[in-house]
Amino acid sequence: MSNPLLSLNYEPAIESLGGDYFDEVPAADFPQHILRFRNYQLLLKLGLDPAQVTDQHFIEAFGKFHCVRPFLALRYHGYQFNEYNPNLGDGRGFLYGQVRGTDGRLYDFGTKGSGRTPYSRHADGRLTLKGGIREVLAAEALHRLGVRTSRCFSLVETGEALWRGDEPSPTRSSVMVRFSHSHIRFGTFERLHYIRRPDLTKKLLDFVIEYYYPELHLEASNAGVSPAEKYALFYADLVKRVAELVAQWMAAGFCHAVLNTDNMSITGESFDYGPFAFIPTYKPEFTAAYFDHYGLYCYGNQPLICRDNLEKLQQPLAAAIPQADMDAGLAKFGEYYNAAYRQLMLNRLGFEDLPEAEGDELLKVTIKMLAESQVGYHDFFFELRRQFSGTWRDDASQIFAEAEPTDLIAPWRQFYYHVLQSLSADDLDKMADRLRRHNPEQSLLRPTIEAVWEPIAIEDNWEPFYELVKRLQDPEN
Ligand SMILES: Nc1ncnc2c1ncn2[C@@H]1O[C@H](COP(=O)(O)OP(=O)(O)OP(=O)(O)O)[C@@H](O)[C@H]1O
Ligand SMILES: [Mg+2]
Repeated sequence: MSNPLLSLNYEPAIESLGGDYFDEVPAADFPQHILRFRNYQLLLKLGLDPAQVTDQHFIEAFGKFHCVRPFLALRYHGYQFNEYNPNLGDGRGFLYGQVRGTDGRLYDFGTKGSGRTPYSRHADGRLTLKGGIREVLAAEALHRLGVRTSRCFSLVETGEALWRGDEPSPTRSSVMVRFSHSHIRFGTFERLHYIRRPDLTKKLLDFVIEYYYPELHLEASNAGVSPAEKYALFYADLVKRVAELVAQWMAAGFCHAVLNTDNMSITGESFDYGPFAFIPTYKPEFTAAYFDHYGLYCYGNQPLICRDNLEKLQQPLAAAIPQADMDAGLAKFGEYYNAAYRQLMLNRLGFEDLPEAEGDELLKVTIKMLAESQVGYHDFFFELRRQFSGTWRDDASQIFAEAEPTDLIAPWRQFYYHVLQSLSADDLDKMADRLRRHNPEQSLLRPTIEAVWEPIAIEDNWEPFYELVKRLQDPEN
């Protein structure tokens, strides 16, 4: 039986741009190939029947790297902790191929841990098994929380011993395949500016708009929009997408940890989950990466940092877009961010919408209560879902009746009660459903990840990991 993963319709999209944007590279030969994770939901998204795709098919395509197209290590630079780094690029990965989902969108299979490339510098081109597991889990948790994110398609353990400063070593190795709506980064454009190639910038912009901003592409080709206008509209749309993405992280309580411009996608999708963490409690200064000594990429800084990264991107895009247009585009960041964050937080609190002043006040008292009480961020929203009852509208003392009647919860309780007064019985029913959709039961705090890693590390027991993935993926969870 032929391998359905190799028989997909691979489109040479980036390949067709020519060799200025990538280097063709080989995949590493691994001593072992054990399939540890395959993403059932993504097979469906590709129109594949999971029953027809065997583990051996996965290993052939995404462990042994039987290929359909050449493997492309993409070239990029980036600002890392505000320092410009021209020595980047896919140093442990490549673009395996590009395929359409059943939604008509173009997706990349991008590898991580597949061997050395011209951009590996002194490093080994590998991914630790624990690193692979963490990225699988982060993406599935974020997806369930409604964050626009890349996801992992497969994870294969590869039987090598790796040495890492941040894991007890030797540690086990893996290779991951990521399913992403483009691996083109802000840093991809930064490199083109650095090598002074405005022609390549425009060519790549046309490509990005055609494949990842199809509505804009269509509008521009039909309505005779000038190229400069088209590029300006693209930047304005990107600002909106990034503002919405960071609002999604903030509402989810997610700290990405390494918001360098090489980790920012030009499609506004979230990816690269290294030292990330979900916040245990609401604390803006919470910092996830041990090497982020000054808390630059702390939880509360994320909106500012993303805005700043969009501003940094103006330098390369100035090859195609008038500065005034980019300024006008970026000026809307705050408005987009606030609107998206407000909407997502109201959803987590059970509401579709509220009158402006009331909604703003509810958000304010909620954040104040979360910050001052230091109650678990995840726990608060899950308990709201679990304990919510229509009787809350009739009797304020029923609201979180089990909670200690502390000074901290009392003002929140009073205001929540006040908001419930304007709702009908039907509204209250809908609230219960909304709370379920927006506040999953399963969280992904660090101890949860450690609790599934430990049995793997100690006795190669993968059951707790599979159970956790199942719960994270369950829309009813
Ligand atoms: N073990 C390694 N071997 C070779 N290159 C590496 C290794 N680890 C990181 N790099 C390179 O260092 C840079 C920054 O790494 P970072 O961790 O942000 O990216 P990554 O996680 O490898 O890839 P991605 O951004 O696609 O998730 C990238 O150019 C990456 O390829
Ligand atoms: Mg990266």
